[in-house]
Amino acid sequence: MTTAPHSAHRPEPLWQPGPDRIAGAQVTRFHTWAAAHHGAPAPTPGDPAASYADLHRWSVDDLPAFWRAVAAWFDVRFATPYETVLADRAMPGARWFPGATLNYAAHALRAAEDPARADEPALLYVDETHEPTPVTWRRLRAQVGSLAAELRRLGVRPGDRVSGYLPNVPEAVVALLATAAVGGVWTSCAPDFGARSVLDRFQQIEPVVLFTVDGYRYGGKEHDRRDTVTELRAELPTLRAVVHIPLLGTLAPEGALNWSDLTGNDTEPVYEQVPFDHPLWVLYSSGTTGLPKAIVQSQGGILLEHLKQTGLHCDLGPDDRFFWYTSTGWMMWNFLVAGLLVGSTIVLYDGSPGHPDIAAQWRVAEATRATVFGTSAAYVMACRKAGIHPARDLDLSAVTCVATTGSPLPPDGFRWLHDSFAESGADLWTASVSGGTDVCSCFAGAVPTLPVHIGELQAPCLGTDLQAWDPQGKPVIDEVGELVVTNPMPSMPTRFWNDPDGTRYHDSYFEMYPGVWRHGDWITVTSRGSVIIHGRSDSTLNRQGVRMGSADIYEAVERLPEIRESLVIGLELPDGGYWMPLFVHLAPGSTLDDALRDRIKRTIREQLSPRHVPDDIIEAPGVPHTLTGKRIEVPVKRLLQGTPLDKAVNPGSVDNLELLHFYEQVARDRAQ
Ligand SMILES: CC(=O)CC(=O)O
Repeated sequence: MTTAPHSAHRPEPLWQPGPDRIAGAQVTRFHTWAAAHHGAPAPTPGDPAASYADLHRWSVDDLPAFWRAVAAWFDVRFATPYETVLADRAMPGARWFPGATLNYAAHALRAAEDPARADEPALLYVDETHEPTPVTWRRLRAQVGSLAAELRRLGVRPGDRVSGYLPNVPEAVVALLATAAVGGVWTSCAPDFGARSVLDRFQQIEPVVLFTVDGYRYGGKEHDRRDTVTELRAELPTLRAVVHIPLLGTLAPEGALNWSDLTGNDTEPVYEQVPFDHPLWVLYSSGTTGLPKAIVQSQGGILLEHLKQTGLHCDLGPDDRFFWYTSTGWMMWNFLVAGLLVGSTIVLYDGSPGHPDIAAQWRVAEATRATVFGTSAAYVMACRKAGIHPARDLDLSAVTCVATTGSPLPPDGFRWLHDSFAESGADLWTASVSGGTDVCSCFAGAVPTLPVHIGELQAPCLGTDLQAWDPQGKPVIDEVGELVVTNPMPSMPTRFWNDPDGTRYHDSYFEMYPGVWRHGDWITVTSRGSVIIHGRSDSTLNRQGVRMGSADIYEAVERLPEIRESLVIGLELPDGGYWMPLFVHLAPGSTLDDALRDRIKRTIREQLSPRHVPDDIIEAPGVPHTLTGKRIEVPVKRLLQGTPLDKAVNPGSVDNLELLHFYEQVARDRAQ
């Protein structure tokens, strides 16, 4: 195991919340209240770090008390009460809130019941051409009510699957909430997914309704998807209805219903009261081989977990505008919708992150007066590389927090965000967060009362017993270990859809440490209580027995202006040797000559260690990603090991399949 590059001493934080922010944070008020009413330890006056550590300890030691307190604090409306909080804490198989019935959509639309808020925006919709368009709480509720009634009329019953092939537009939010209102099971793919990728997902769950656009606009161009929709309709025989949303202004194809006909009635929503563990949606995590995992999460589990995340961790409330750059094909879209649960306005941006230029996302934040802006770490690093000054050149005075995910935010990203806001006098909270589709949430990340240290997530989230374990299952501190969660979270999958005996679910998380969730990331939990993510452990680099995360190498190498992106692979060779090539995708105009090779090696040697220096540096035409933008390491490793392409990777899970032929060729050349 490598030791984390951070020791137990107390380094200067990059950022420290001021006393007003700490006092005003919802988690502070929750803590005081939970101590008075639910047995939480009293906060330590003047010591937010000790207070949070105590609250966190209590939240994982007494899960029933913590989750009971969360349900009460956020006034969860149980139509029938629960018998107990946690009837069985086995993983997998935990049983949460048996006896309870509720409805997720009813909670998402609560703010609409407040006459003072009904005409405020629930959604702010932005695309590449238009100014923000508001959808008020009143209108959102009416559309959901109308569509839910139409879904029932179409025969949609609790448990039926309803699918969306939709960009990040208000219609997608309406369709999700209407589906949840009738107890249906929502699922979505973004329209940049090709037919095969969508079918790999939707065919598994056999939807009865498909909401679809005719196309979308991205990067200044119109992308017509009508042929793909025709293919989807032909290949999804379980569909009873197709609903056409004319984003490009075309007429509904034969046999499809018009969106406007289904959403025009001002109907009071009727919420099906479903059991706590009733499925809310199916998300997909691209399996590296085979079909994507179809992950089922429950209405009650997501409701509680997302109330906790948005309210206590992101500190969102009715005065906030919550923007996360995402598509409907990534769980961060579902997370964004959770802003509605705490009465925040959510910002939906349907467009390219880089059109007409790299500042596009910042301009959306400016135009919508976003208070919390979430994006990918990769976008932050691209902005840094481009040398832009968003806080200086735009009015981002409403933004109090920039959050990142997708991959670990490198230290330079923390500094750049902080400094570029500080130069315009702003006090920015930079929150790097990490979790996954598998729980549709974060294991560690934002805590509004704690300092931010460069390169670190502030702390494990409440109710999440996050630990780093060594291969023997012993917790380690200040050392790299496997990310494990030793107790159940309500948003963990209730099952995988296509997995009748639960084998695939079990094997995905519980094989290495029986009964304990092993996520597949390398992390360090520091003795100061913060968390460092080092990258995926299933693509671990292991040099002479020393394990290293690939993220550390990317961070160092991609600081060099000549490197656009990189991919490092560790390969166990049949002769017992080890080969660690680094593939580099060069910036335009750069050449991989000996001087650059030397600089890459020197950078890695000096910033990481001599052990991290790759055996070979190879120029590549690009780095392949999953459809949600994560570098594909394991399939490339398989290709380099000689596995044929069709067995090494599920083609529907890759953004640019062509690139894999390059890596296949490298494998062939080496075999000669
Ligand atoms: C919260 C996350 O972990 C999101 C992601 O990276 O997929």
